[in-house]
Amino acid sequence: MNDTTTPLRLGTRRSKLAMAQSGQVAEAVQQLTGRPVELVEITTYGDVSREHLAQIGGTGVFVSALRDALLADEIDFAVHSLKDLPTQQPDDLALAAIPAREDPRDVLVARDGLTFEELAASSTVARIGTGSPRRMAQLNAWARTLGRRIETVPIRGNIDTRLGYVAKGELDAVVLAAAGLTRLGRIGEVTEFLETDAVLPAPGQGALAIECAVTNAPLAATLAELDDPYTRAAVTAERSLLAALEAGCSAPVGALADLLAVGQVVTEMRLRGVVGTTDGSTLVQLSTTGPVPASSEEAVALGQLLAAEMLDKGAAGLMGERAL
Ligand SMILES: NCc1[nH]cc(CCC(=O)O)c1CC(=O)O
Repeated sequence: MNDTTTPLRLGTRRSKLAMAQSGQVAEAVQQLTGRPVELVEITTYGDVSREHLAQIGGTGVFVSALRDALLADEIDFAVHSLKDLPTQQPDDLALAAIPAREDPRDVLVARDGLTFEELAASSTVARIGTGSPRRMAQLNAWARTLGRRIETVPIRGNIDTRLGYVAKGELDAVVLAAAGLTRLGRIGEVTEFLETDAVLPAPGQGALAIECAVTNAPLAATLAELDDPYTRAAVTAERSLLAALEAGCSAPVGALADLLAVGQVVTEMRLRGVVGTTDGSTLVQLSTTGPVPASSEEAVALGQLLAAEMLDKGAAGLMGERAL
């Protein structure tokens, strides 16, 4: 497998977003190794199920088929949206690389170029499409601070489908991840980038994970060259918070770690987290800062520290509900 002509097999879901993400990573791996990279399409349960994600258990439905293919040696590596990965990493699979993350924010795509505050102020109750309890909780809380009410409408489907609800006039707006729109070349349709003071993204949002079997040490070492240590530290802290809150990917938990700098010099990492009820009536939102983690253990510790403070403030009681 160390020759330069045998293609590396990159397993990917068939969705446009997955194909775009995999295509970009394939390009980078090809540059890095000089070896051709071949895309192998894998269908996952999350792609075929019509049920709402929260009903089929949320965590990891998109990734298990890719992981099965890795372990069966049908593919050499796989690319996931990091936010779709369960927080518990299987022993037999390596997160070989976490490349530099895209814009982690959520965005609004609304009719008539409107912003969230403009929509919330409209004379009829704005209908905003999102099935994510995290987005519902924070959008409803934001509307409450304006003394307004919005209606969140559960939707799923791929990004094209979601944007279609606005284009066809069935919803006033949808909320999506900026990263997905950027990767699909549709970031120009955004009508507002939601500031993280108002809406914290999902842990790991905007980052990709490149995974291979731990037994394939040479490939893992090669892929590691695509790793961005700051992104890895940030998403490790965010996912550690999620894990310590014992919440899954369909739980109303937002988290974002970022670097604080004085001039050009990075001084600390800040981790912010939020948990809330989907109606937005109660949010627990806290922040902590510490030295930039120098190891995975330190990043995990930062997440655990914030989780403990959030649990102390009653976070556990807000995570019981499951979204629709
Ligand atoms: N839950 C589906 C999903 N998984 C990753 C992304 C976007 C890309 C990313 O966050 O890395 C999306 C779509 C969305 O939330 O708008």
